[in-house]
Formats: sequence, C-alpha cells, structure tokens
Amino acid sequence: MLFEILTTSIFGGIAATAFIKKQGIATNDSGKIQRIMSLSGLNVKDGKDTLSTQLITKKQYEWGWEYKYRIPLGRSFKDYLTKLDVLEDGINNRRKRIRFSDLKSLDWDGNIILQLKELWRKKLTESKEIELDYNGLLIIRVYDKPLPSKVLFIKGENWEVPVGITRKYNTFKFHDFEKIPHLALGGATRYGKSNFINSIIISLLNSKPNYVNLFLIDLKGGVELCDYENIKQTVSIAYEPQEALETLKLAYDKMRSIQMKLKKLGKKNVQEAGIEERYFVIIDEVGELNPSESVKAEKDIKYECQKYMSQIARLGAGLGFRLVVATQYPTGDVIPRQVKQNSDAKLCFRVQSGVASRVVLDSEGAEMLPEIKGRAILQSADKREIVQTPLVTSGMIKESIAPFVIKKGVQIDDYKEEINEQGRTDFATFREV
Ligand SMILES: Nc1ncnc2c1ncn2[C@@H]1O[C@H](COP(=O)(O)OP(=O)(O)OP(=O)(O)O)[C@@H](O)[C@H]1O
Repeated sequence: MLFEILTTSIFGGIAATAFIKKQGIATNDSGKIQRIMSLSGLNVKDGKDTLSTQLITKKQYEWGWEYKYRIPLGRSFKDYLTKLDVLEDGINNRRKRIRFSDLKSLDWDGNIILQLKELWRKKLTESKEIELDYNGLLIIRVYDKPLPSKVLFIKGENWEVPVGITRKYNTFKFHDFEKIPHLALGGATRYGKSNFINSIIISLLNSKPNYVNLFLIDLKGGVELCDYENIKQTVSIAYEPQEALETLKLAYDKMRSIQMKLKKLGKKNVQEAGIEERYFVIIDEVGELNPSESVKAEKDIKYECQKYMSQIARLGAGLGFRLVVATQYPTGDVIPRQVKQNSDAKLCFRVQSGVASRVVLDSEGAEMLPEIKGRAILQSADKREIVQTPLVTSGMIKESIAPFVIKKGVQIDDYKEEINEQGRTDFATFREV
C-alpha cells in the first residue's frame, strides 16, 4: 500500500515537473509590461535621453500581481488609461503558464496526465484582466482570473445594500447609505442600472422593512419600478415628469417637516435624534428631468424638479434622505450639479465614451470596461474599484414585495395627511437616545 502511494506520488511529481518545464513556470509580468509600454509609445524623448516608466515595487497577492511605477515627466495617468487594451492584449498574448498553485487542484491519485491536459486546455482559454490606478505612482494590477460575469444577490444588513463582487479575493462589497447617503448611477443602455436599483430596493425591504420609505420616479415608461407600486413602503411613485414633480415635492415637504422637528428637539440630525426612518428618493432616468432637453411646455416642471432634487441632495443627508439617480445619457448637466457634488459614491457601468464616463465618475475608465452586463466601476471619495453587481431575478422581487402589498393609493393619502397635520409628533419612529 505504502509502496503504491509512494510510486503514484513520485511518478505524478515527475510528470508534473516535466510538463511544467515544457510549458514554463509562471513568472510575473513586469518585464513584459515595461516592453509593452515602450512599444506603445509611452516613453518620452528628452533630448538624447529616453525617459521610461520605472518599476518601483511589485508584489504578489492571492489574486495576482500588483506593480507600482513612476511615470516619466510629460506623461499623465490618462495616457496609460488609453493604453489599457494594449496592455491587456499584450499580457494575454503569450505562452500560457502553469503555476504551482494550479497544481493544488490536481487529484494525485487520479490520472495525472489527463488532468494536466485538462488544466492546460483551461489555461489556453483563460485570460487575465488588468486594472490601472494612480496615487502618485501608476498602479497596475494583473488579475489571474477574470471576475465572474454572474453574481448571485446577497441582501445587506441595516442600511447597507449589496454592490457586488470585487476582484480582490472576490469579496462582496456593500454600500452603506448611513455613511454615504447619495449615489449616482450611469451606464449605457442594457448594462444593469435598473437591475442594480432593484437590488437596492429589495435589500432594503429585507433589512429595514419598517423604516424604509420609498419615493420612486420611473421615467422609463413605468416598466422598471412598477413592481413596488402597491407596497406599504412606497410613499409615492411617478411615471411622468408632472408626477415626478409631485413626488419630489412630497419628499421635500417631508424633509422640511423633519427639519422643523429636529430644530424643536435641538438635534442636529436624525441619528442624534434617534429617528429610525429613512427616505429613499430613487430616480430611474434622471435625464428625462433635464430642462434643457425638453419641449417648452415641460421646461418649467423640470426646472422645479431640479430645484427639489438639488435641495434634497444638499440638505437631505442629515434628515434621513437618500438620493439615488440613474442615467443612461451621461452628458453635460444631466445629473444636477448639486446632486453630483453631494454624491460621494458613483457607480458607472460601461459607457460609450470617456466624456460620458467623466460625467458620472469625474474620470475616464468606464468606457473601457468589458462588454459584460453588470460590470461597473464603483468610485468613492478616495477609492475606485471594479465590481460585478448581483443579478436580481423577477422571482426575487416578487418574493421580497409579497409581505408588504397593500391597497393601491393608501400610502400617499396617509402620508399627505401626516404632513398636513400640524403639531403631530408621531409620524416618525423614534428610538431612545
Ligand atoms: N448584474 C448583472 N449580472 C448579469 N446580468 C445582468 C446584470 N444586470 C443586468 N443584467 C442583464 O442585462 C439586462 C439589462 O439590464 P437593465 O434593465 O438593468 O439595464 P439598464 O442599464 O437599466 O438598461 P436601460 O437603461 O436600457 O433600461 C437584464 O435584463 C439582465 O438580463
């Protein structure tokens, strides 16, 4: 028995070593990256000298390698971003290598040659993804495995909602609306904005059903958010600009009433006052509220809408208001300036141009995302990460709303009554502070 185990392992080891030797043991890509940079014109001529991108550090992680470079004078991060596809194709255009870590998956009691052949076949079809970043040094991350193109929905806790899987160790990332109240979303058509909005809503319905209040504006003809029309958490839902104005005004009035309440209590914000309720104003296709793009008759309505959106973005955070705006036409001022300035988190799916990417993220990059639905860049004040957002099915939506369905129109009537009633103190739920 012992002899059998020993011989199997020894012969397996010999076969693996011979195979690896033939294909080449994995090394890092630093030399190759530097060559690609110089061949693609990133070096700078300075008289007789040629200034090149200098490797400062390289480090191996579980997910791949990270390289840090000093870029030469006369080059910007943007110059490197425009070469992202050249770098990615260059890195993948080479002999595939088997790593020692790949061998861990082999069953040494089975047919080793057959398994190695299968491993090799997988390697040939596998390609690495790279990500560029800049923090004074150019950072290039080369990921051994691409992000999955489908990720299952996981609900968040409290006011956190799922954002998706990141490349680093495939960890799941959440967005905390208590830390970053407003969120701007962008992306070309069919890349996953509405799906993402659905994931926010169903996560909130699961985690905070008694405290979440929804003001929904669906200007895509009502196809995206109509599922939530008759749940108790939906205060108001709008499908047309005029209705959007009414919904925004209702949210604004509520915001003002909370502001007055806080003033009376001498508290600075809802957290301090122990108010549990949060108010989510979610607008799918905010571009439809852009006055400069509209016919004369609707201009005034849209200007009013912009005014309310800006006020909610500017004053709402401490009063428990959270704004989520999405657009598929990221041009110019499509996202109101105040909303954009107050949205410390931005999520951008693939867009058609660097200009569109800049409108959403304030920087380029989303135009270079792969053509994968649900793939996006999450940009916060100091961090930029690529994520694969979770896919939400209509079954999941149905299941999440089922416990909360009520008679049509009941919510808004109750709400207006509450706002109109002077001196009432019980329309927000307080906890002990
Ligand atoms: N995270 C995801 N993972 C996988 N597939 C997705 C994901 N998000 C969306 N999809 C697929 O893409 C399709 C379009 O998504 P969605 O309706 O969210 O796009 P959109 O950006 O809102 O488009 P539009 O602006 O045209 O309405 C979905 O029906 C779904 O099949």
